[in-house]
Amino acid sequence: MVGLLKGIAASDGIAFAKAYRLLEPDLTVEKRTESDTAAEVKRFRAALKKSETELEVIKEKARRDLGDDKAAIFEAHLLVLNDPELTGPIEEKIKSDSVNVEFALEETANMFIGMFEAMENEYMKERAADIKDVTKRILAALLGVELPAPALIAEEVVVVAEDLTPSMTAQLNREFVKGFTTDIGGRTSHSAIMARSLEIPAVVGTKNATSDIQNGDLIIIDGLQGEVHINPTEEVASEYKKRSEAYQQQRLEWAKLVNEQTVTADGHHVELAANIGTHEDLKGVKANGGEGIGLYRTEFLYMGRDSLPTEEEQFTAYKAVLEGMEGKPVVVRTLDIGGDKELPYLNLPHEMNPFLGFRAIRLCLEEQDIFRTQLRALLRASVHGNLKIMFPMIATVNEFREAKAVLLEERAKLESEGTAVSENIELGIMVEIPSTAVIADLFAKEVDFFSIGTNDLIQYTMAADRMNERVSYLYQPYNPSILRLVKMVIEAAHKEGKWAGMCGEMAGDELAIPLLLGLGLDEFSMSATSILKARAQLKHLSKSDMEALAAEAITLSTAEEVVERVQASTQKII
Ligand SMILES: C=C(OP(=O)(O)O)C(=O)O
Ligand SMILES: [Mg+2]
Repeated sequence: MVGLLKGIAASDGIAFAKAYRLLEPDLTVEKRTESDTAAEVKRFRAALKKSETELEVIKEKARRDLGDDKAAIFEAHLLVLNDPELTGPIEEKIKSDSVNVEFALEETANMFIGMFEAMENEYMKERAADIKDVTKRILAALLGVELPAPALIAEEVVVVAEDLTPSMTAQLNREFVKGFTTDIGGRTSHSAIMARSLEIPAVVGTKNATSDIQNGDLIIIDGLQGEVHINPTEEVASEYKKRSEAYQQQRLEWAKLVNEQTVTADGHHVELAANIGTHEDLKGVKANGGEGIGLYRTEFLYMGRDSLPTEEEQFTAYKAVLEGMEGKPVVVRTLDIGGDKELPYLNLPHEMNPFLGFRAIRLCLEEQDIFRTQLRALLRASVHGNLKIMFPMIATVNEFREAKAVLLEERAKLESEGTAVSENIELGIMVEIPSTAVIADLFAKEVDFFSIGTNDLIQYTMAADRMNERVSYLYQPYNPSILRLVKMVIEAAHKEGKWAGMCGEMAGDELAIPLLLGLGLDEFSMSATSILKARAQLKHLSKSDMEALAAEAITLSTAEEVVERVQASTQKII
């Protein structure tokens, strides 16, 4: 079909390629009585063989493209697949109960998964996750359906999915994946954030991408306007060729600012930092002239694997970032798992409201082994650069005090062991829960800095799930309520001589930047790919004019009025 889908512009740029549907197939199993059990056992063995061949291919590809540690997952899957302790009981069940192989497989696997998950042993919990994955693969082979294998994509495509989990996004090969579009999700869902750091144009929340787009359709992703064209006409395609060239031209202009400081028209300096997920993102930070790292989301170190990273692995990653930034500030956020960032191997119980649940600092204060390992790795790495540590999802002053006490204990232990730790590590918090913004004046007496996490602050203030496109109209960074909270936080910091940054996506938003400058924000941390555009914009803004604009904006009644006011007094960037 020829068509146009409208969604949320999630990552700048324009992409042209064939569609690749990345969908989880239906693996529902029915119970059947089978008299020819020998035939069922034969089907089972054939499915095992097919799965083994697939896993070997994926493992090799992962080893080549992603490294040995990522390939280790598939090695573990192969071990499970060939484990007679699993396959034996399945064949037994087929014969003794005269049932179909799919049913015997699912029942037996569920029994083992339940047993391993109940054990208080990390290793066994990981095995449960492996069995789940392997069972899916064998079932797909039995039911004759394909499992998506994003790591195996080897031609230029636009990925079409219902949603992309952050771990699936991490597997996308940038060489071939030219863009993506999803049915659900918002601009601040983590797959959208990762698309920006991978510089892959993306449109999310189109509602109908998977129903309207077939494999092989020619797709244009317009990540600037939030449009997806399906099998476009010649005219539309040639119009987009022009727009894409103009956009590339614009980027070349911005690139000239790569080594410049960020100074406003009236001579005020602000810091433009980058948000990163792994040390591999540093290339992008350098190429885009980042003045520091304002948010290192360490949870990605814990993803795409089936066990926790060791202290040594973490130390190596943190050291690489600190050294790579050559003394520029690096704000590392401690583990913020939960919400849409899941870690299957922790086997946390399913929650009704994961964004309001057991996540981030709440989990770290409870599962202190995980937290202490990370803090030790950070403290050891601190001597290799300019480290600042930040705790996520702080809701109360006591949580901050408790987390700080754990950090100080680990510091004391390391020092008594003779390990060097930097004397100048600033300690700050994310302000992403309204309770914390409201008493920012009290927090400011105890922390060294704030970084405002508007992705969550907006969802919690407006009670609008950041992932849900049906309530995305409530996701309003320019709402005066949000602007007032931001103002309170910045003023509270300044009153105590502390600095305030922002690492939510709002910090890189063209319409928000004038207001944030006017509200006095010191550091703007954003996807690296937004930095040069923001620098170009800030060069033309005067801080004193923006102060007047912000003072007026917080008195307006609606987000729409604020947007109108900003548009009337500033120039559009693209
Ligand atoms: C930066 C933030 O954290 P994350 O997007 O990782 O939740 C935020 O909430 O604004
Ligand atoms: Mg957050």
